[in-house]
Amino acid sequence: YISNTMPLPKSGSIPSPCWVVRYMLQKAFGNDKLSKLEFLTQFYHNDGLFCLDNKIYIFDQKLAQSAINKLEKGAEHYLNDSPLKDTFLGSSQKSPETRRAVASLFRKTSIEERASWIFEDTKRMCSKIRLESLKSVNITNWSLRMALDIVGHVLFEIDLNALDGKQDDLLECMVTILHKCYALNEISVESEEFKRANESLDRITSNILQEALEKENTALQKSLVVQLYEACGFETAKDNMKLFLMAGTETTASSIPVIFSLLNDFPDIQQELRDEVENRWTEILTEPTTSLPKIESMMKEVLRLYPIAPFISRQNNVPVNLGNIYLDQHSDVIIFTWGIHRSPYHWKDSKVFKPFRFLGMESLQSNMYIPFGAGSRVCIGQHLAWIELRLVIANLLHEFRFSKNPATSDLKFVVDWVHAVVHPDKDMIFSLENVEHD
Ligand code: HEM
Repeated sequence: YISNTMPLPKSGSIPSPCWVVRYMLQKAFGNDKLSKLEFLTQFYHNDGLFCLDNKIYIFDQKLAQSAINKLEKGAEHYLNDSPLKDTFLGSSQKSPETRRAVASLFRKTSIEERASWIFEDTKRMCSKIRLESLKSVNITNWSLRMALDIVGHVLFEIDLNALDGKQDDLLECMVTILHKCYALNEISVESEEFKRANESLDRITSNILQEALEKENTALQKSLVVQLYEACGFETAKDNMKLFLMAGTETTASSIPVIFSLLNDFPDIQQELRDEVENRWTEILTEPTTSLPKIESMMKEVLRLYPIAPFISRQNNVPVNLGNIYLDQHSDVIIFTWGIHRSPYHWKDSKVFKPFRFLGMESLQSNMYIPFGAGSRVCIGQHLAWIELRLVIANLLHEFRFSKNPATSDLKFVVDWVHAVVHPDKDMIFSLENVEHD
C-alpha cells in the first residue's frame, strides 16, 4: 500500500517512496533527512536500494561493493561552490600525480613513525585544558585546535600553534564555511560572509604553503608540501592543502566530542577504559602506538553508530550494471554508510552503543563496516585519524574525569551534504575533574 516502484528515466526500475510514504516521513521526521533515509533503508531492506530526489541510495552489501569497485567519479559536481572544488577530492582519476606525491606520507608506517609528534600535541592540549576552569570546557574547540596542530606537524612539518591561539582566523574561516554555511545553512555561498571566509582561507593557506616551502630550503628531506608543490605547482598544492586542513581537522575534531558525549552517558565504561590506559601508561609513554584493544573497540563502535562520513557519493561516466541494476550514464549514487552501519539486518542491537562489540572480532564482512570508505578512494588519512583518536582519548582519560553540566548539549547531528560529513549541531561542553596520579 505504501510502497511503489517507479520507472526512472535514468536508472531503470528502482523502488522509490510514493507520495503517501513521503508525507508520512515528513510528519515523522520533519526536515531531518538523515533519519528519513535511515527509515527508508529498513523499509526497502529487501531491495537493497531506493531512489529519492533523483539520487540512488545503496545499502545492500553486494551492491555497495559493486558500486565501490565500478564507480570512481565522486562528489565533484556537488563541490562547485566549495573551496575544495579544485582538490583531488571527488575522483581517483583526478590529479593522479598529486595522489602519488602524497600517498607515501599517509602510509600506516609513515604515520606510526610520527606518532610521538601526535602524542605531544595531545599532551599539550591536556596541559592547556588544565589551565582552564574545569567546570566548563569546550571540547569541540580544543579538539579543532589540536587537530590543526597535528596536521601542521605531521603533514606540513610546521608549527601552526593553533593550541596557542595563533590560528584563530583560520579556525573562524573553517567554521564559517563548513558549519555556518554547509552544515547549518545559516548563510549561503552567495553571502558576503562566505566569500570573505573563502578569501581568508585562500590567503592563509597561501601563507602556510609559502612558510612551509621556505622552511624546506634548510631541511634535508623533501616534505609533503614540497612534493606537492613539485608535482603540481603552487596553486594546486595550495588547494590540496586546504583539503588536508579541512578533512584532517573537521573529521577527528567532530569524532572526539561524540566519543566523550557517549562516555558521559556510561561512566562505568569511561572508568573501564581509563583503567586500560592506566595499566599501559608507561608503555604508551615510550611507545605511543601501544595497542589499546578496549579503546579501539569503543572507537570502532562510535564510528559504526555515528559514522562521521555518513555516505559516499559516486557517479558513472558511462552506463553500468550493478548486479542486475542498470544505471544510465551520470546517475547520482550514494553508498549509504549510515544506513549500512545502523541496519538491524546487519548488526545485533544495531541502535545500541556497545563499546566492546568489536573486541576479538577479527573478521568483519568488509562492506558492513566502511567508516573510512573503501576501494581506490578509501580515506587517505585513516591511519592518521586512528592514531590521533586513540592517543587523544588515552590522554584525556588519563588526565580527566568527564561529566555533563547544564551547558552540555544532547547529541544531535547536522549534515554537510556537499562534503558528506556530519557534525554535532553545537559545540560540546563538559565539566572535567583532574585525575590525581601518585
Ligand atoms: C574519523 C576521521 C575520518 C573519517 C571518518 C574519514 C572518512 C573518509 C571517507 C569515508 C572518505 C572517502 C570518501 C569517498 O570515497 O568519496 C574519506 C576521504 C578522504 N579523507 Fe578522510 N576521514 C577521516 C579523517 C581524515 C584525516 C585525518 C585526513 C587527513 C588529511 C583525511 C583526508 C581525506 C582525504 C584527502 C580524502 C579524499 C581521498 C580521495 O578522494 O581519494 N581524512 N575520508
